Amino acid sequence: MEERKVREEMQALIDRLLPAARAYYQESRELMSNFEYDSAYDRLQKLEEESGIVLSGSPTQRVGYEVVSSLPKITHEKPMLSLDKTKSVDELIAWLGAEKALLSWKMDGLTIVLRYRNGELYQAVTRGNGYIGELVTNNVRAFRNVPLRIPYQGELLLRGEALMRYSDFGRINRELPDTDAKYKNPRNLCTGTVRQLDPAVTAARGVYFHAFSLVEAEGVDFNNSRAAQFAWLRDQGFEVVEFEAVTADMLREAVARFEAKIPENDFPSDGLVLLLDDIAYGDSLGRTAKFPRNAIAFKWQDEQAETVLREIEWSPSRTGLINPVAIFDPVDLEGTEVRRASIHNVSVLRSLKLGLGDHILVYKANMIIPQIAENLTKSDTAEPPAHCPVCGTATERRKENDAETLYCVNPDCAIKRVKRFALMTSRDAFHIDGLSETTLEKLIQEGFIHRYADLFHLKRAEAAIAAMKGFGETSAAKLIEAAEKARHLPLSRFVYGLGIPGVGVQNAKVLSKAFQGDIQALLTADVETLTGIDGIGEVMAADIVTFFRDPKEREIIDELLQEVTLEPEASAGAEAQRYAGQTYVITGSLVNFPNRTALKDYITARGGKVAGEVSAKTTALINNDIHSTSGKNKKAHELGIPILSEAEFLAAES
Ligand SMILES: NC(=O)c1ccc[n+]([C@@H]2O[C@H](COP(=O)([O-])OP(=O)(O)OC[C@H]3O[C@@H](n4cnc5c(N)ncnc54)[C@H](O)[C@@H]3O)[C@@H](O)[C@H]2O)c1
Ligand SMILES: [Zn+2]
Repeated sequence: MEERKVREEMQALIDRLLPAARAYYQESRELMSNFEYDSAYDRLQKLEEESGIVLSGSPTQRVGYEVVSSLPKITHEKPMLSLDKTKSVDELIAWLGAEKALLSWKMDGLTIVLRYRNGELYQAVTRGNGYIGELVTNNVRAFRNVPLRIPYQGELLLRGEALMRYSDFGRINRELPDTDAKYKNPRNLCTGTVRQLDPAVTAARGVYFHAFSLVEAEGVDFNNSRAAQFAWLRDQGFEVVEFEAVTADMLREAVARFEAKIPENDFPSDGLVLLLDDIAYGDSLGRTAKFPRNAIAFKWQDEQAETVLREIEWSPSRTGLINPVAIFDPVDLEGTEVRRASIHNVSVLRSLKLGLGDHILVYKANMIIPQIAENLTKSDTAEPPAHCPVCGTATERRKENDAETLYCVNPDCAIKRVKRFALMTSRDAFHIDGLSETTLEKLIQEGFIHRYADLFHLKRAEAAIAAMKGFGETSAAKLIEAAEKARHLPLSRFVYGLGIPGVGVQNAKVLSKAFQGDIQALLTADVETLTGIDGIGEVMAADIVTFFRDPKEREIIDELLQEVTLEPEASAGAEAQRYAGQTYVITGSLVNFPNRTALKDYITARGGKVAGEVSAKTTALINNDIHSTSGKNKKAHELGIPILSEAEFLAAES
């Protein structure tokens, strides 16, 4: 190629890579997929090698990006470099030669360096641009597994990856529904969590630290072995990245063993790292501008498959954001059948020039998340829908962080009312077990539920529900049976389920009693009548009247009354005191209650208490994941406190 052409192509690649790198490192956002980024990067590197020219500002010459947060900046004593990488096991074997090495997960979070002094955690700094990082000591103190005190009293410097687990990521995304536009993956959420200013938020979300490199520990003899360093770090109380000692002859099998574990891993990784065990020899190799020479990263050769794009599904989420998902002819990738991949947003749809019938190449990023690598036929005919697929309102295009996105702006769109649906189906209201917020969201997205009364028309969605993740024919049938049962309920539960501002379980009971179960009398009551009831103040009375006079609410109520029969209130008594004198702790995600607050209300409404931490006074810990290694589970085991799944907890009733 002619030199001018080469320069032009290199400049074009740099112009694409730089904004993406800045967004990725400074703001933890992705403007393009890692696949796209890495392909462009590799192309640039190849052109640089062939031509001997490196243009100023080339991303191949820098590590990360300067940080722009309000956190204090710290200069690293030793630069924190990136890693050279390969996708070929043969290259890995050749690189290792006759040396011994440690093969470990390349963890996909946020790299942090920790300094201990006098046996105490003294300072924690992010990698930043490799030379200057951000001070995050207070947040790191709130990590789940970082020792705050260690036996060793000298100066210790070590590096590791701050990580968020997939299970916690899922839980947090469920509990913070408004963040689905922000947090795309655990790495993203982890970076956001460690770089925000409130350690309480860090503590609540659950961040783990996995050590992968000991930089300095004055006066300790490690016998010139990285493995000995790792063992020593474990003795000091650190969680060290999982690793295997390897030599060239067994490397291929070791890589395969790691690979086989990926589907069960609860933490994100984006490859493996091979680190020479011989410390002195490794150090003697020195470094390039960007990489140390004593280690190399291995990235999975993502298996690709060609298929045909059949449909683009536009699924609105609770924030109103409507994201495109590609549905294609099923292909086998890494041993599983794949038929959908997120297209992320309108900009990505356009850059791929997608259209139905196009031949596309798909792969699983880091062997887990299906992605479109390339569109081979580029018909460029797909258009974002002009109307919300859930409610039919005209959609709106927005420009967010350089990407074009699509929104439903109708505040009454069913998808934005997931929480209200969940309240309505909760145990103190209509009591339809099996409808978590996630399930409701799915049913709304798939068009089975538009209006509240549709909760009683689930029969027509039975096959679809049975096919949903975590369901099956039996659970689907149970759910529909529960919905049928819910047709008979007392006025108090009906009123609570409507979600009138300020009207909780108790107030709903007060209202039902005052109006003797007569819904029509309640609907037409004025403020004066309502304030005349013991326990109903002026503000609540006004809220109730406003609610019942809203024609939209009246329509909802009328539709529901077509489906249900109001019955006399169940007598209080035993039920009201079911959990008297008992204290529960709740952790993890729930199935039968929309969220933990709802379960807490359920217990307290029946005379029990809910505490934040497990103690000797705890009756039981409620956690659906009995194998969880959370602090609460450990504590419960130590104290001999029973751990109950939601189902076991509820089974005590009926
Ligand atoms: N999508 C985008 O727009 C975009 C933009 C920029 C970068 N990227 C991605 O980022 C990658 C480059 O990022 P990078 O330079 O920050 O990191 P890297 O991929 O070069 O990884 C090297 C780092 O991994 C960490 N690490 C994790 N586990 C380790 C272990 N067990 N042992 C040793 N080190 C371990 C260390 O901090 C090390 O410095 C690219 O390959 C690309 O996929 C994507
Ligand atoms: Zn809508």
